Amino acid sequence: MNTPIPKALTIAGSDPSGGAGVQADLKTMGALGTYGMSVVTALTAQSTRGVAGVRAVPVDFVRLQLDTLLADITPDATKVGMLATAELAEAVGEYLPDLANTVLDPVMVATSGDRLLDAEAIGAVRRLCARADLITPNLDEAAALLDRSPAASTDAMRRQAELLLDAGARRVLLKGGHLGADATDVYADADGTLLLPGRHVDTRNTHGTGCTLSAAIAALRPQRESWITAVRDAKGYLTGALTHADALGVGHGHGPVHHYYALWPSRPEGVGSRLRQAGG
Ligand SMILES: Nc1ncnc2c1ncn2[C@@H]1O[C@H](COP(=O)(O)OP(=O)(O)OP(=O)(O)O)[C@@H](O)[C@H]1O
Ligand SMILES: Cc1ncc(CO)c(N)n1
Repeated sequence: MNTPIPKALTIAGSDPSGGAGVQADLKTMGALGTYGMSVVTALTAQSTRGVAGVRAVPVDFVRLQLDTLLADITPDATKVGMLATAELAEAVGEYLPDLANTVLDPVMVATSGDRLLDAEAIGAVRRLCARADLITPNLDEAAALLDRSPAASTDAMRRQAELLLDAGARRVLLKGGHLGADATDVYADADGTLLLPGRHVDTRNTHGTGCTLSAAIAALRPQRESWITAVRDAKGYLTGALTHADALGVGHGHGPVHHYYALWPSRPEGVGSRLRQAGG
């Protein structure tokens, strides 16, 4: 019998430029061998240069998307990204206890500095943190969740990760992409904290790194024996995607990472010719 392909769901916002949000999540899930599914919480008008507008999807329609999908398909893992409003955060929170392997990326602000979550929705996202299996805040998001100033060292990151556990989170990946130039993250769970050093990639094409990382963790968790191995391998995938981001060269601002770097040969035409051969 064939081994079933893991099914991963993203509950997140749309990024028309394809580098962040639902689009990044589905690319990541496909690149990492999972069948990707999506429930859209918000539309953004966005490019690699910034966000021109945001429209939240009506809460009852997000519920209808979830109810319709989940009545048919049970995801092996779920990633939650942009939630836009307190009402959406509360509604999505009701579904989390019944979902397996949940990763919450508490998205608040885009790389460009534009807000993706209403300021008054932070309390609702804080409550959501206790319902997810893993949360993946960046430095600013951790600070907002804790109502403190952002960590400015890896020691301070360790302390804030522990404070997030004290506040009810089950597991924390505190991302240090905005701290200096070493891309070190901190992982924390009931067994302690762990530094995850990363190779820093010198590129301005970092649009969607956070989305890609949380989607990669969700995609890999059903394929790995623990959260920590899923997190490590997801970070490795992201580093590869960042390394090839300049070769992709999409857009005029902060471009996307190369989600398919390991699948495509050096030029995408190669894929086309292989498909032509396969089709006879
Ligand atoms: N230039 C870089 N080189 C290597 N890794 C990086 C780089 N920038 C970010 N990372 C890594 O990318 C992941 C996302 O980190 P970051 O702190 O940028 O999250 P984020 O702010 O949520 O992302 P986004 O910019 O998509 O909102 C982390 O694992 C971080 O270490
Ligand atoms: C839709 C969406 N979600 C998340 C982010 C954060 O990178 C973004 N820029 N856009």
